Amino acid sequence: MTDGNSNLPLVWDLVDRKTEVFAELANQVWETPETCYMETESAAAHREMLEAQGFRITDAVANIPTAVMGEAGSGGPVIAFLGEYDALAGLSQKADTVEHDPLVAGANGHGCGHNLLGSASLLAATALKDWLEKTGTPGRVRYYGCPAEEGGAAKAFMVRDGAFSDVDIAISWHPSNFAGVQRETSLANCRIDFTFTGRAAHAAAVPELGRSALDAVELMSVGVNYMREHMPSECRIHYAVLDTGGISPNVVQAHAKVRYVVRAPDLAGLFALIERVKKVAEGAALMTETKMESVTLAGVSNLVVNTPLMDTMQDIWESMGPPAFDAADIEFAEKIRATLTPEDVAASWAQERLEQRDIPLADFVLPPHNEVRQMGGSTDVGDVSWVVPTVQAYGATLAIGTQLHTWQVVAQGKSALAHKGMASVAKVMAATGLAAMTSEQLREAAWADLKRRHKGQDYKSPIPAQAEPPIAAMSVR
Ligand SMILES: Nc1ccc(C(=O)N[C@@H](CCC(=O)O)C(=O)O)cc1
Repeated sequence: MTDGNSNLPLVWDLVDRKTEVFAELANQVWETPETCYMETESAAAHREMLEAQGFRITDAVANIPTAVMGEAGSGGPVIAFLGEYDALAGLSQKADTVEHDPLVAGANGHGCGHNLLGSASLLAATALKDWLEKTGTPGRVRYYGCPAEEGGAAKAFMVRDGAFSDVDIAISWHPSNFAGVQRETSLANCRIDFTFTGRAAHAAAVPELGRSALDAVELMSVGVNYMREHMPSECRIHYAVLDTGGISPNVVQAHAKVRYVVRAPDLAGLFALIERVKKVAEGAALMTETKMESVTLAGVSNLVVNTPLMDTMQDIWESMGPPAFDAADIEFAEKIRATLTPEDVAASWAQERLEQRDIPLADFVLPPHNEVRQMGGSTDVGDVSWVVPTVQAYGATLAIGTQLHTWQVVAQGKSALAHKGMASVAKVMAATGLAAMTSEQLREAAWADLKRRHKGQDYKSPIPAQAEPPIAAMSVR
């Protein structure tokens, strides 16, 4: 299956040679945590690295200022590595610490490990590029620096713009507790802003003249919360109030805005659920005599997994083994584990249907399984996976039990254990890319698998045709 087998030590050595510089890149991005479409410095750091490594640059992919693409090589198949570098709001935390201690109170932090994600993908792309050059093999390697994975759906906009239209195979990964192949599908979702407009009035003198937009937001969430009982259990709905209408209780709130994320296992289920949420919003407007406007900002599709690519990546992981953590890594991971609850730790093992063991760091590669499981989250890699056969690894960069979007992820983001996990997953991705580059049979099998999983359905973007990347909307604080 892995035709490039004899080449594996060579491409792994090419990763080893550059691991240090890419660990520095990951640290640099950790130090400038930027959220959704605001990743100016992080994208610039990736662009600089692409240039330094000799890639040809395309700036502002799909007209997104913080999306950057680098290509190297000529002719042959196109193998794409997908990277991310966006952070999360409110998760600032000092590095290598074992208690909650923000670096800057209230500031952003890399709570999903995307500082490592982008860097390892770019390292894998660089190693495969170096291998092409060394061996004089025709083929093109691309690195897509993709912003705004956390809710901005940048890859869905990039897909809509045709950025992946000539790609043969796409490869990515995500930081995790374990080392292995991602075999789960993810939830499709849409982000929708509901704006209510009422009428201001003196809340004591003439309350009967006021119509409260804030009431509408509250009634909408009451309605949605009742609806939860009557929706498929895999679906998710959550919301954040962006505008409460002001700080004066004695002024009837004339404007209010709430952002909803609606999720479902597939697009058909998603759109059906969205219609119901919109009816609840209309009902809230009717009850409060306010006006309601809804705008869909972004959306992502469910992931389509790919059996031939997952099998290839599994073989590579098994021939390589888990990252070689040392005593110091284990000691730090033990201290992180002491900050977690027993439920945190149990959840990580249960997610992988594994019997819990008393180890702080993964010392094995996740075994393969054939059922398609549902993961709780979403990712815009989903949209790429509908149009290009896509495979993703899990890299062991976190103490077992660490849950994403927590300070513990940020605390481990610059650690030696994270850098070891990142280097090992870069090797797996580079080797998977090499296998795809050198085996037409694998590429054909991967495309056949994608067509089979489509079941005759063509890809339909979850983003409304007229929507632009929600750069301004996402900078709302
Ligand atoms: N392998 C993973 C990929 C994505 C995520 C994740 O947390 N994604 C965000 C993305 C949100 C979005 O795409 O709208 C989420 O689900 O809230 C978690 C693990």
